[in-house]
Amino acid sequence: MAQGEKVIVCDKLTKRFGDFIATNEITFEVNKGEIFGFLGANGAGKTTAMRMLCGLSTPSSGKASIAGFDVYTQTEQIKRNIGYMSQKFSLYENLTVKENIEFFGGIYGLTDQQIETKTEELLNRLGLKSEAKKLVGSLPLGWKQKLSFSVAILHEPKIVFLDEPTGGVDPVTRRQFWDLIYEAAERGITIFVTTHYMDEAEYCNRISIMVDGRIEVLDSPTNLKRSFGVSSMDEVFYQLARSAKRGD
Ligand SMILES: Nc1ncnc2c1ncn2[C@@H]1O[C@H](COP(=O)(O)OP(=O)(O)OP(=O)(O)O)[C@@H](O)[C@H]1O
Repeated sequence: MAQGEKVIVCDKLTKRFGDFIATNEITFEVNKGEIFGFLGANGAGKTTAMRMLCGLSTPSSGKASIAGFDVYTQTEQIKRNIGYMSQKFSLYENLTVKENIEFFGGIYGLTDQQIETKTEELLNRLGLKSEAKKLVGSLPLGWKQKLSFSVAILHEPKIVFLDEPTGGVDPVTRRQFWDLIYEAAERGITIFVTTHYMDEAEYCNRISIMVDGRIEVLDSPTNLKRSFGVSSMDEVFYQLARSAKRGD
């Protein structure tokens, strides 16, 4: 693939629910292999936007293409080219680690041979070889999150969407999760991540911050801190969120 290729292109993408505009003319592009943070206070419109980008919800107006596919007419192709991990992650607690990997490999249409190779690779990379036969339900939360992310990219999608992937774990565990994200991005997988944690925001190449349905700012964490004249992303976020009308 060409360097500088845009894998997400979004132009005035909008979603209305009746008179209410949940996502209001959002416009941005994300490059191949980029780690893009999608931030905003509660109710800002992130989930609504992400559902449109994943081909799960039809926009009211505007344009978007994901991995070159149109969000109105090519949703099946979009789903085949993305990975998705939600806050609740989709692993089966009553299956073992190995069985979960095999299950998702099957869902994604990998051959038995590919599944075997991937399972071996993944167990080694995660250091979970001795836990392969343990039930996922018995693993600590941080491990479940890492496994869930690894499973979401098992089929080497062009883009992986992560919806608050590290809820409920400490900063050190989050940092370990991010090592996996960096590895995936280096392999050319584009990462689109929502988070409420500002340490995570700092790890992104660029972030956008939504306020009341609109993207208010979009830049690298360093540039945002500089332009707001503050030393942490917390302060940038706070200054923007203060003006929000929606949310808690
Ligand atoms: N199906 C729907 N019908 C009507 N309103 C909706 C619907 N889905 C979302 N909304 C509203 O759209 C706004 C944006 O919601 P959304 O879930 O996208 O926000 P968010 O940024 O993801 O928030 P959070 O961080 O709390 O998940 C909210 O005010 C929500 O109540």
